[in-house]
Amino acid sequence: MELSYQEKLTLIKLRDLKKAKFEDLVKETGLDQVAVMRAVLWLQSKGLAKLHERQKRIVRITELGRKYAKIGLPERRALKLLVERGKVSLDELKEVLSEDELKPIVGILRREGWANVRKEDGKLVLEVTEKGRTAISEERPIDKALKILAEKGEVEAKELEKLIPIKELKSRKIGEEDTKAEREVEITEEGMKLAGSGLELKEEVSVLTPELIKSGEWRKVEFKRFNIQAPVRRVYPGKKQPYRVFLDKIRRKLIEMGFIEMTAESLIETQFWNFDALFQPQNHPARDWTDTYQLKYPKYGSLPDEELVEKVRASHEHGWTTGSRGWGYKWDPRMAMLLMPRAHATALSARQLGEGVQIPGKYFAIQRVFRPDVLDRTHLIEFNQVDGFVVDESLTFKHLLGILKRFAVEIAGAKKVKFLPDYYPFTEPSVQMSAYHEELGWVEFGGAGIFREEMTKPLGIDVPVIAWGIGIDRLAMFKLGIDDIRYLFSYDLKWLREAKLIW
Ligand SMILES: N[C@@H](Cc1ccccc1)C(=O)O
Repeated sequence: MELSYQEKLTLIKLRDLKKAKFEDLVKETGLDQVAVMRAVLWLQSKGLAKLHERQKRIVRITELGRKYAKIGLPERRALKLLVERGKVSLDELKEVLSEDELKPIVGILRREGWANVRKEDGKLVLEVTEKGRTAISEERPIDKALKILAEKGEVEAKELEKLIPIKELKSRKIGEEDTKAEREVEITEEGMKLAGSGLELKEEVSVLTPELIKSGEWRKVEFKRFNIQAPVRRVYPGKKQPYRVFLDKIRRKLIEMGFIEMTAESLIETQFWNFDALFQPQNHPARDWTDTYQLKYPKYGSLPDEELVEKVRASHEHGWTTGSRGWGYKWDPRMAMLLMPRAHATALSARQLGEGVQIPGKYFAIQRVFRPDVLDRTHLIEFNQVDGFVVDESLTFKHLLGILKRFAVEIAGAKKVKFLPDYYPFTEPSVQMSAYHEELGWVEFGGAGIFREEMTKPLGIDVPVIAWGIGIDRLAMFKLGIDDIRYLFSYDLKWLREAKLIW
């Protein structure tokens, strides 16, 4: 039979002890408790030892008990004073008793028969009795019990019950009762046989160190065996937030498709870039095509260079040189300066076009956007959009539909794509696209169109720009297998640890 070093050592000790309290066995082996318990359980499973367990009642000394053990029980202190002085007043007892101890003392002394109580000049006076005089050198059961308790701290109830009812120790608040498991280990006959046949006790090594290898010592030592099938605790190493993983994956796809990423330093935008540069008229219902938030402080940001602002103003007011009549109103720069949390990622496309682009060129942005809504399992007030555009001399509406289709297939894993006419102030024509997903059915995917000249020309672009915006959070829900959109930002540790992205 194969035994570990610990098992052998425990068995050898048991051979001498036959039967031992677990604590004693621990002491004998010099190992730690856990190691001995493990060894005993193994020995038991091999039929070499038996572990007996029983619950025993114990009494443990209290704080007060410890104090009394040191300075004496109150009645003992009172008796000492009585014997010294023959008779004492209640007031005099205060020399040796606390306020609390004073109250019940007369009752206790009388019950013990150690004192007589009289009234002298309207005051209570205690006088020592014969019994009291002899009691001073005698030990009552409670004194003995207290002594034992103070010595051991914890005593089996059975042992104390021989002296005094436990109830009494409890009511005097010097001891409290509890139960404790008592373990005893006994060697079996088979264990005796094996232990008798001489066990070779060789220390086992559980870690192979460079020293062991260098010295060649590894040849001689015995290695501890590991059970590699034993279940282990799961570890959760740090990792990216699941939704972040999803967004990074989309970013990667787009970069692989040759798109250049547009980024923004801030979530805050001027209305100029969110609306005006996109040819959305001020004070016009089109401005409300989506509700937006406003920044309270600071309220205003700054506009880009004057020349560009002038062109945007001209485009709004009368169409500038685009041939359009514009919106026909007086454009207000103050309104364009108002700050707001970005309401769509298309604001980044406008900024990029204003800064200048490669022609031909492809650009995208993954942007957190904000719109007031009622939170529920499919609506958030902040979510993410993937926006992008392609600029090229020869682009037509057909190219746009082709690119969008490829997108829906590559990014959303859609099988079919559907286009419906739509309206956006900044595109003409405009479409709304839906993608057919096997599990989700038709999913509204986003909007797209060809940017209007009234928008692109003031930004300095003279070639067609096809653009789109995709809401990707519903797709994220699907890929992450969740049915509540709020989970995308959840702190639920279990979800964060276990969420898997199915791509
Ligand atoms: N910005 C639009 C989508 C869009 C982008 C680009 C062109 C057309 C439409 C939205 O948030 O819904």
